[in-house]
Parts: sequence; C-alpha cells; structure tokens
Amino acid sequence: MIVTLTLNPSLDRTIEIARLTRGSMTRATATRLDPGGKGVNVSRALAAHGVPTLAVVPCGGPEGEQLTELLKLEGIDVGAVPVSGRTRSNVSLVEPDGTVTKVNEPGGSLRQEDLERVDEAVLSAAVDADWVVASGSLPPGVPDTFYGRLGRQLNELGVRFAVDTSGTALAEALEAGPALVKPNRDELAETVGFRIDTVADAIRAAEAMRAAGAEAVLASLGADGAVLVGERGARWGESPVDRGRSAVGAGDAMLAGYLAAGTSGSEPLVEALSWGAAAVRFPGSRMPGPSDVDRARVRVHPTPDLLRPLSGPHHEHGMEQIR
Ligand SMILES: Nc1ncnc2c1ncn2[C@@H]1O[C@H](COP(=O)(O)OP(=O)(O)O)[C@@H](O)[C@H]1O
Ligand SMILES: O=P(O)(O)OC[C@H]1O[C@](O)(COP(=O)(O)O)[C@@H](O)[C@@H]1O
Repeated sequence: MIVTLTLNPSLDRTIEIARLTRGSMTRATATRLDPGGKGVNVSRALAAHGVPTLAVVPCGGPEGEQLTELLKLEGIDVGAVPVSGRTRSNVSLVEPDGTVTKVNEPGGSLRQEDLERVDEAVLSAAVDADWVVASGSLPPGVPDTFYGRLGRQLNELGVRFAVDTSGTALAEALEAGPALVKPNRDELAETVGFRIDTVADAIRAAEAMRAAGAEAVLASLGADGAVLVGERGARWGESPVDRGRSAVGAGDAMLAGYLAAGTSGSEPLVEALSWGAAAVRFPGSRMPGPSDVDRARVRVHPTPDLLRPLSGPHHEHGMEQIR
C-alpha cells in the first residue's frame, strides 16, 4: 500500500476560457472540479491503476467535506483528519493554446493539535505501507521542519519516504535522507542555487540533492521529460505529447507511476514518463488510468545528451510548449 499525505489539499476548479484579459469579464467555455493537492493526485493516479493507496488529508469546512466526497466517488480510501481551518480552493484558467494561469490559495491554518492528529494518522497507516509520500506546500501554521521530522520517524519504522515539495520544507526534508524526491525544474534550481538550462545541469543538481541526503532524485523537466539519478547513475528519458490539454497534476501522475513500478516490477522511469505524459493529455488535473498510458512513446536515452538545452524558460506549468 502507498500512503500519501497532502497537508494542504484543495478543490481544483479548472475554467476554460477563449482568452484571458486582465480587468474584464470573461465567460467560461467549460469547467471541471477535481479533488486536488499533490498527494491527493498521486493517490488518484494509483487508485485509477488499481494500486492500493490511502490519502491522508486534513479537511475543514464545507470544502473539506466536498473534497472527501469527490475522493470517495473516485473510489479512494481517505484518511480524513477533521481540522478547524477551511480546505482551500485553487483555480486554473486555461486558454485554447494551452496557456494555464493558476491561482493557489494559501490554505487554512493547521494548529499544533491538528498536526499531532495528522502525524498519528500517517504513522498508524505507515505500518502496512511500502511508501509514504508527502507532497505539496505547507499551509500556514506548519513549520518548515514538518516533512523532515516525519521522514526521520518513518526511517525509524523502516518505511520508505518520498517527498515532493519546495523551498525550505524541501531542504529540511533532504536532511532526513528520503528514499526519493521529485523536484521539477524550478524546485531543482531553487534548491541548488544555479540555473537548470541543460540536461547536464539537471543531473548535476540532482547529484547535489543526493549529496544533501536524498537516495534517489526523479527530476521532472516538463516537455523535456525527466532525469532519474540514484545509486545506479543518471538516466534521462522523454515521452512526447502532440496535443496536450493541461500539465496541472502531471508531476503527481509521474510520481505515482514511479512508485507503482515498485509494486508491479516494471521499469520505474518508463512508468513515470508514460503516466506523466498521459496526464498532460487530459483537461484539468484528471489522472490517467491503465488504458491512457502509452509506454511505447517513451524514449529512455542510454547515454544522456548532456548538452541538450531544455526548452523554454523556467516555468510552473509550461503549457505554452504544447500546441
Ligand atoms: N509539455 C509536455 N510534454 C510532454 N510531457 C510533459 C509535458 N509537461 C509535463 N510533462 C510530463 O509530466 C512530467 C511532470 O511535469 P513537470 O511540469 O516537470 O512537473 P510538475 O507538474 O511537478 O511541475 C514531466 O516530467 C513529463 O514527463
Ligand atoms: O501545494 P501546492 O504547491 O500549492 O500545489 C497544489 C496544486 O498542485 C496540484 O496538485 C498540481 O500539481 P502540479 O501542477 O505541480 O503537478 C494541484 O492539484 C493543486 O492545486
């Protein structure tokens, strides 16, 4: 079983519009609502593939109730921890050329007693877990040391810990020696303090993250695929997408694919890339199931082209690269 922890889950509203014009009224052409947050998405992708998973989420207010309802409708086991702060809503505005403008709320505050109950929920579920995955931003009230401390507790239990976050929370988590981290290009650059312009830069940054404590680094590079750096060296692969709809949640689907490979015996980088590319083909943060994943399109390069420049500038969702 794979346990996910999303300390700052969300209701993700995706609104498709013809064109975003600041300061004017725009009518939506389509809209969808997904249960959201990075760990939540990992659980959704795993569940869609029949991989046992539990999503631990603090839930507050009517939005929290709606989140648990939506997750249950997708057949996901939810470890809901009731909290007083309201669950947030995040909005993505999507234009026909694929440009995504995203607004993420900070999320309701968590108090010390909320965090203790979250800890309890994760650690009791961890007893039966192959992995615990902590993903996403920390809501107000949560110290940057939270993931690092959780990682050390999981190490003592002998449970593998994966983390996908940013900033100081990521730097602190590295010190706990996680089995896996999944930075994107911006998170790599922010952590190591140099620009990531080529595959070689990404590999060098991933090596620096290993030196800081991570056992393996799955660094996602948007349209340029991903590098996997671990004790067996560095590998780079890609999975081109012709017609992408939304890269929101693609990193979460990719992480889910990597973890699922451990339970099925498949090649982790191929699973990661094929699940990530499948998510990009869907609107909003819809997660792919088995029939959506096309492993034949994945190219893992035996020798990475180190000098290959990465496409586009550093970006959050990068859909301008998909036409
Ligand atoms: N434009 C794209 N074309 C093909 N694959 C993509 C594209 N954008 C994202 N992906 C896939 O999704 C993965 C995660 O995307 P990325 O934007 O790097 O992460 P995150 O969503 O965490 O910011 C990539 O490694 C890649 O496999
Ligand atoms: O916790 P954060 O960093 O605010 O991110 C939350 C958002 O991340 C998502 O999980 C999508 O993640 P990515 O686009 O980074 O893959 C959304 O569902 C959610 O709105």
